[in-house]
Amino acid sequence: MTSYLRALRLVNFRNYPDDTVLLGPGLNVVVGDNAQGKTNLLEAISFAVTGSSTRTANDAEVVRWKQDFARVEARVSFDDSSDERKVAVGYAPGQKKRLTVDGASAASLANYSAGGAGVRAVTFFPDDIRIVKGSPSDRREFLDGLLSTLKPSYARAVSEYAKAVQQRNQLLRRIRDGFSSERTLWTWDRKVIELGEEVLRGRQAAIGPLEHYFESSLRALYGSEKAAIRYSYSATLDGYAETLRGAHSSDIDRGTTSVGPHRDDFEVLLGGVNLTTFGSQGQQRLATLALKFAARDHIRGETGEDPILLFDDVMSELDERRRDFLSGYFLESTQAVITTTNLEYFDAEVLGRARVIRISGGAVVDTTSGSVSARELSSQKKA
Ligand SMILES: Nc1ncnc2c1ncn2[C@@H]1O[C@H](COP(=O)(O)OP(=O)(O)OP(=O)(O)O)[C@@H](O)[C@H]1O
Repeated sequence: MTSYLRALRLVNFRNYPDDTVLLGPGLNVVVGDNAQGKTNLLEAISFAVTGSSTRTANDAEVVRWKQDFARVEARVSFDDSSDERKVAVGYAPGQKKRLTVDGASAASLANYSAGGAGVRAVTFFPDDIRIVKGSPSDRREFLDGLLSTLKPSYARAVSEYAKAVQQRNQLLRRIRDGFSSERTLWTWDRKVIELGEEVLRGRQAAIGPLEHYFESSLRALYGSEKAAIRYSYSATLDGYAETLRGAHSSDIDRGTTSVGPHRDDFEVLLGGVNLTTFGSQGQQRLATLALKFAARDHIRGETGEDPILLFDDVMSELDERRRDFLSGYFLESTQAVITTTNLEYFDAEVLGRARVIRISGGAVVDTTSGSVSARELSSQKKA
């Protein structure tokens, strides 16, 4: 089954008062000058599909200034049927977010974002380079986000685990300061181990396939040098309980839990070199893209369904060869929505097969598909 978004309505979402955009299968190019709302449009698509913003943990930020609610509605089309699914996400500050599928409330946010909306998404925003360049928590967030989109129970385990570790840390500090006895730690150890093992099992199962997909994606994007990702455990699944218990006294001294999946990381390597420390900006960007493509392949491998791709300003820092490669990649995908300030990053032939969505004055002004866009490009080039 393949699904994609056919239409999106944005009401009071960021700069959009009430706009509708029609999308097609394959490549959709959103073009407009700076600060017109291209990124906001991608964020709205992701909000409609996952129920959350990719840019902020504070939902109130997506509400149009001076308004009291935001709402996005999307129509999801399925290749193998003429049926459509209507999904909607509404948010008013101070109230519970409303997620509906064909008018019925979704069971939970975790269920909705793990395919409940009928479609999954892989996003790329320029800031995602931090997955390669940034701290271990950025890399863990990437892994956990991917695995959560596959399995709502994984999303719950990650969030419960984080809470359990926090509570264990509070207890460690109470023990250190003489307010509790070390015996009380066993209860929290049990909880932390049970949840931590679930997280570790999920990551352990995913890392092999991800590495395989990452290697072939980076080879296609970059060249023949051997690429790899290498997960580093603070404790392996087998030795987890023992290592956590073995760290009791040092954990009490420091007042923090030193062992478990919240301390793990993975290295991103190219030709044996760690790209976090030694990669050029270009290599880090390409490796980030390769991780996103690997995420797409992994979702496809696990679910048999192709996620849609929402890629923000992906062409601007790439050379022509890589832009051509990406154009082909997006054209062949079930659905890709790509933003740009410059249509010339795409060949006329590519634009001839794409849908072009023009944003101007902070609104969607025009959606054209096929040869019209190619004509548009040639007049733009002549001008
Ligand atoms: N909650 C909000 N209400 C109203 N406007 C907002 C809100 N949040 C952001 N904006 C505005 O939306 C505008 C468009 O932002 P967006 O990031 O989508 O631009 P863009 O087209 O992607 O630009 P660029 O090409 O520079 O990246 C910005 O000027 C911003 O101030």
